[in-house]
Amino acid sequence: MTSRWTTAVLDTDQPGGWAVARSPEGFLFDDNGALFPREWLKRQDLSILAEHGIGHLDGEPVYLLELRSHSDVPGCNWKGLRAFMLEGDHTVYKVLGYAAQIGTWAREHRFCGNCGQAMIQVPRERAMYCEPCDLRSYPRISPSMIVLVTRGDEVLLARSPRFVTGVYSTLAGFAEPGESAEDCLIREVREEVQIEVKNIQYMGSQCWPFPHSMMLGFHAEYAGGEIVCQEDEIEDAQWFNVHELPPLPASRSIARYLIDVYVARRLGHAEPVLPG
Ligand SMILES: NC(=O)C1=CN([C@@H]2O[C@H](COP(=O)(O)OP(=O)(O)OC[C@H]3O[C@@H](n4cnc5c(N)ncnc54)[C@H](O)[C@@H]3O)[C@@H](O)[C@H]2O)C=CC1
Ligand SMILES: [Mg+2]
Ligand SMILES: [Zn+2]
Repeated sequence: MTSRWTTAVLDTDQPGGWAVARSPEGFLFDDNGALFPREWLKRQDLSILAEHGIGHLDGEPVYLLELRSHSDVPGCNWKGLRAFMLEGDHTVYKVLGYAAQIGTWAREHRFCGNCGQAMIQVPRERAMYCEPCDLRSYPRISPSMIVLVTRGDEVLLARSPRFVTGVYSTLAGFAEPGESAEDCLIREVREEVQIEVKNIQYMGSQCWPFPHSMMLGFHAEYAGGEIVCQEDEIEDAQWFNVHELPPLPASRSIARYLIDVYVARRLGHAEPVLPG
């Protein structure tokens, strides 16, 4: 099956195509969704910071208008990326997730981190460039480990104070310089719940554009310790039986996938597929 959406670096001097508009309030949308005819969108009263050609959707070029601030466009509203993930068409969410990462990165790399001068967008390459330093900055991706710790029919799930009331999820955390994926996973589980793990098994990965994580998902077995929650980060953590699970994270997240796969295996059900 060919993908409906492919990323590309497009020349912004070419006319036509679709465009999405992103402001600090989220993406612009109307009854037809978040993709607008580009020429129409550029005629609206928008405060454009930068334009990026980001790829092809069903063969049509797609551009991002990154805005300084939101403005009123008749018949339209603004909505955050998370809402598109939860409600929208998965392909459109992927377009917007990519647009958000490119917009954030380009906005935060307008000046050289080495000499402080203005950087320029490199034609035909996804990079910002400082000529005096001959320095290129590429989009940033932050590797994060996410793990379901298991003990037979039980799984270890935790709550962060930021979660929706009642929801429990898998443990996660960012890799630090010097760490392997496994080192990071072991450290994060120790820091967050003081549990030791063994038999770490890689399960799959997911781009998580909030704002630029690359989630690497694992299962790991309990090897020892009693749950002690990390102050401020973990509000509660418990062993839950696969027959009595609490409210879980959104179905498109890799957190949910890691839980659903394990439960399916224990119960002998068909395994779910990780959304791309
Ligand atoms: N797709 C999914 O199913 C899930 C994704 N996640 C994501 O995993 C990531 C890590 O999860 P949490 O530990 O809960 O996140 P977090 O936001 O609580 O991060 C913990 C701490 O790490 C530090 N930090 C923030 N950004 C960093 C970076 N780029 N590199 C290194 N350190 C950084 C900060 O001190 C922050 O307080 C987050 O992006 C979160 O959104 C978390 C759970 C489920
Ligand atoms: Mg964490
Ligand atoms: Zn420089």
